[in-house]
Amino acid sequence: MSDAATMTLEEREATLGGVGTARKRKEDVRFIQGAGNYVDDVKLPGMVFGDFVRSPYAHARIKSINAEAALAVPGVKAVLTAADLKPLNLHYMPTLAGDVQAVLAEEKVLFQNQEVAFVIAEDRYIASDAAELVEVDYEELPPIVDAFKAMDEGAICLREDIQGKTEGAHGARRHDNHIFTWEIGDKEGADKALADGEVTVKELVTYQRVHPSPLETCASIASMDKIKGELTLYGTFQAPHVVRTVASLLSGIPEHKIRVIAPDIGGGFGNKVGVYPGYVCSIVASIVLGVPVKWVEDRIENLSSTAFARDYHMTGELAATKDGKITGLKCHVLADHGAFDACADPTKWPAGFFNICTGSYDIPVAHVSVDGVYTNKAPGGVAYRCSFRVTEAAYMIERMMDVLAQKLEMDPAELRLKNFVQPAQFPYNSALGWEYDSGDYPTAMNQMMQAVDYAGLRREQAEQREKVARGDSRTLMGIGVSFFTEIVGAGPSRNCDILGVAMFDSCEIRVHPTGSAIARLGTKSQGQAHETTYAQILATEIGIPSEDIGIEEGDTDTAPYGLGTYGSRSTPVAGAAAARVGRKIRAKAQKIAAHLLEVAEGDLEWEIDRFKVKGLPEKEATMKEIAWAAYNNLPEGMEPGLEAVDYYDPPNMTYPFGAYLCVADIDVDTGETSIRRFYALDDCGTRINPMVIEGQVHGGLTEAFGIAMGQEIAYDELGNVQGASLMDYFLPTAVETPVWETDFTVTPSPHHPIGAKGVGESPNVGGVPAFSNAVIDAFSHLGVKHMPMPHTAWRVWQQCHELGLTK
Ligand code: PCD
Ligand SMILES: [Cu+]
Repeated sequence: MSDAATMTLEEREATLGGVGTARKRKEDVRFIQGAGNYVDDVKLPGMVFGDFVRSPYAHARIKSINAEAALAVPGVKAVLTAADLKPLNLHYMPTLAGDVQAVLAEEKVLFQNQEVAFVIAEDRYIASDAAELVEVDYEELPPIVDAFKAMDEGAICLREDIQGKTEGAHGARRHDNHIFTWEIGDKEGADKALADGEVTVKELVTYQRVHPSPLETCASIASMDKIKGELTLYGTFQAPHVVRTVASLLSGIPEHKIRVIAPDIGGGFGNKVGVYPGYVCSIVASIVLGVPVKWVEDRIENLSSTAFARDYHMTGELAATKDGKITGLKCHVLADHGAFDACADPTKWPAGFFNICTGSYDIPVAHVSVDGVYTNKAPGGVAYRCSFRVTEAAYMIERMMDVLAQKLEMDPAELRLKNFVQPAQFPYNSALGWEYDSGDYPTAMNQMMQAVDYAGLRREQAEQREKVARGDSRTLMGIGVSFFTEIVGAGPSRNCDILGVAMFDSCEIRVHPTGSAIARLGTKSQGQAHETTYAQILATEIGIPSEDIGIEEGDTDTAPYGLGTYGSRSTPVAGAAAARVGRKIRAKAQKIAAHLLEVAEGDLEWEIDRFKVKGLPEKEATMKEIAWAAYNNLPEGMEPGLEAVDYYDPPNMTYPFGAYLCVADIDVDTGETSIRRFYALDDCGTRINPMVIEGQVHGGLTEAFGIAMGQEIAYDELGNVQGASLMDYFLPTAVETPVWETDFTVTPSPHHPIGAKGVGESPNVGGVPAFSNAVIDAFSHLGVKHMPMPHTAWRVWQQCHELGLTK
C-alpha cells in the first residue's frame, strides 16, 4: 500500500495543490536568485550586435545617408539602410492592423527616433559609437502633432507611400492622414435618445498616450544557419507562434525551418505583441553576415519607438431620465495612431473591443464611431494591461457616469446601482453587440460599499468640504467609484483572428510512466506565473500533484500552435484547453483503471487522484498506478502511452467585473494627491490561485495608479518626445504606491470548462477610472466636471489655482 492510501481526503487534496490553492509561484525560485534566462542572457558563438541610427526629427525628408565613417570603425561589420532592404522587399513590413510600417526609413522619417539605419558590430558599444558616425542629411518638414488637426484641409500628407489611396484595411479613407472610420451600433436610435433625453451630458474625455515600459525592454537574436537553411529567432515575444508565421511569410523561409524561442520575459504588458524593425533587421543582418545578430533596446528606445498605448480622444454623451435611468449613449473617438497603424488588435477590430463601452449598465441604445488618424508620433496602440481598448472604454463610461451623476445631483454609486445589468439578464446582449456571459453586479457593488462604509465616507467628505470652506483645512477629499466589466479571452474564431489565424489556443500533455508529466501550451508567460497555475488546472483534472507537472511555453519547436499571451486570454483560452486535455487523459485513465480493477468503466468513480470501484471503496487505482500501466499493462488493443493535445476555440469571451473605490486627499496648496485608501473587489469566476490573483491585482492597480497619476508620453509642438526616459516618465515604485485592499466575489463563466475568467488586466481597467474619479470628485462640489489625466501635482494645483483655492 502506498503512503497516499493512508492519507485523509484533505491531505490528498493538499498534496495535489490544484485549483483554488494559494500555491507559491514556482518560477520565482529562479527569478529571485537572479537565475532567469532572458534574451540578453543568451550568448551564441560568433554573435554580433546591432544598434539603430534614429531620426532626431519628427518629420523630415532624408536627402542622403553616408555610412563611410561608421564602416571605417574597427569592429563594424555592416550598416543596413532602406536601400539594402528594398531589393529584398523588406523595407516595409506588414503591421497587425493591416497597414505597413517602415523597417528602415526610406525617403522620409515620420517620428522622432524612427529607425533609419542598422549598424552591426562586434559588440554593442562599437555598434552604438559607430551609429553616431552615420551621417544623415535631413530636410525638416512641418510635423503634425495635434491629432485634431491631422485631417484639416490642406494638412500636409504624412504617408507619401500610400498617398492618394482611398481604401485602407478598414474601409474608405477620406484624407491623406485618415486611416479608418469604424462604426457600430444604432446611430439614429442613439441620436433620438439624446435628442429626447430629459437630462443629457457631453464631455471630451482624453486618455493620454502612455507606454507599458516593461522592466525588460524588447530584444531579439537571429541566428541563420545557411547550410541547413534554418533560422532560429530568440526574442521577447508575447506570441511566439505568430512571430514564426509572420517571419516565414516575410522571408520566404519555410515555416518548419524557423524556430522561435521566447525565453523568460521580464514583463510584457502588451509591449511585446507586435513586430518591430529590430526583429526584422536582426534577421536580415544574420542572413547577410551568416552569424547570430543580437538587438536589445535601451530604455529611451523602448519608450520612444516601440508600441505606445491609448491616445484616445473620446467624446461621450449620455441621455437619462430625471430620476437617473440611462436611455442612450453616444461616443466619438479620435484615435491618434502615430505614423503607422501598428495597433495590436484582432484583425477585424480596428478599435479593439472599444464597443464594450456601455460598461456594466443596461443601456437600451448606443452608437460608437472611431476615426483613426496619422500623426508624427511613434506607432503602436497596444493593450497595456487591458484587452484591446477596453481600459479606454471603461474610462470613458465610468467618467461619464460621474459627469451624469453630478448633473443629476445624484450619488455616483446610486446612479450605477440604478442602471446595472441585473443578474437575471445574463447572458446579456449589449446594445453594441456583445453577449456578456455572467455577472452579479449589485452584489459586488453592495459588498464594496459595505466594506468601505461608503455612506460614512460621504459624510466625512461633506464635513471635510465644510472645513475647507470655513478655512479650517487645506485638504480636499475625493471618493472615486468605479464599476467595470472587462471582455477577455480573444477569442472565438467566428470574430477573432490575427492575420487570418483564428485565435484558438492549445495544450499538449505527456504523462510519464512514473506518474509525473510535462505540459506545453501555445501561450507565453511574461511574469504571470503560468508554470504555477496551469499545473494547478491540470492537477485537479488528472489527479497528479501540481508539483509533478512541468509547464513549458515559448518554444515553437515543442509547444503546440497558439496565439500567445495578451488580452488576459491565457486563462479563458489556453486554460480551457488545459482543462480539456486533462479530461482526455482522465478518460483514457478510466479505461486503464477498469482494466486493472477488472470492472466496467461505468463502475468507477473519480476521487481526487484515483478511480474507485463504486460500492467497493477499497478497490482503487491511483493515477500513479494508472500512469505506469499505460506503459506496460493496457487493455487489449489500446494504444500505449498517456498523452493528449487539445485545441480550444472558445464559444465566447469571458466578462470579469469588479467594484473599486479610491479615497484621495488633495493638498490645495501643492496639488499633491495622496491615496488614503484603495479597495478592489474582483470577480474573475473560478479562482485558480488566489495568491497569484492577488499579485496580478496589485500589479494592475500599480500600473493604473501610474497612468492616472503621472504617466504620459507627450510631444512638444515640433514632435519632440517628452516622456522618453524614466526621468520624465513616471514609473511608480513601492515608495509612491498606496496600500491595496483586495476582495472578491465568484460568478463562474458558464461556458469555460472550469468557470474561470481572466483577471490580469482587470485592475488596470477598473483602477484608472477609480483614481481619476477620486481626484475629480474632490472638486465636483465646486462645479468641476472633468480634469484631464494624468493628475500630476502641477495639473491639480493649476485646477486649485483656477478655482481660487490657492493662497
Ligand atoms: N480566474 C483566474 C484567472 C487568472 N488566474 C491567474 O492569473 C494570471 C493571469 O491570468 P489571465 O488573466 O488569464 O492573463 P494572462 O493571459 O495569463 O496574462 C496576460 C495579462 O497579464 C497581466 N499580468 C502581468 N503580470 C506580470 N507579472 N507581467 C506581465 O507582463 C503582465 N502582463 C499583464 C497583461 S498586459 Mo496585455 O499584454 O496589455 O494585452 S494581457 C496581460 C495567470 O497566472 C492565471 O493563472 C487565476 O489564478 N484565476
Ligand atoms: Cu487596451
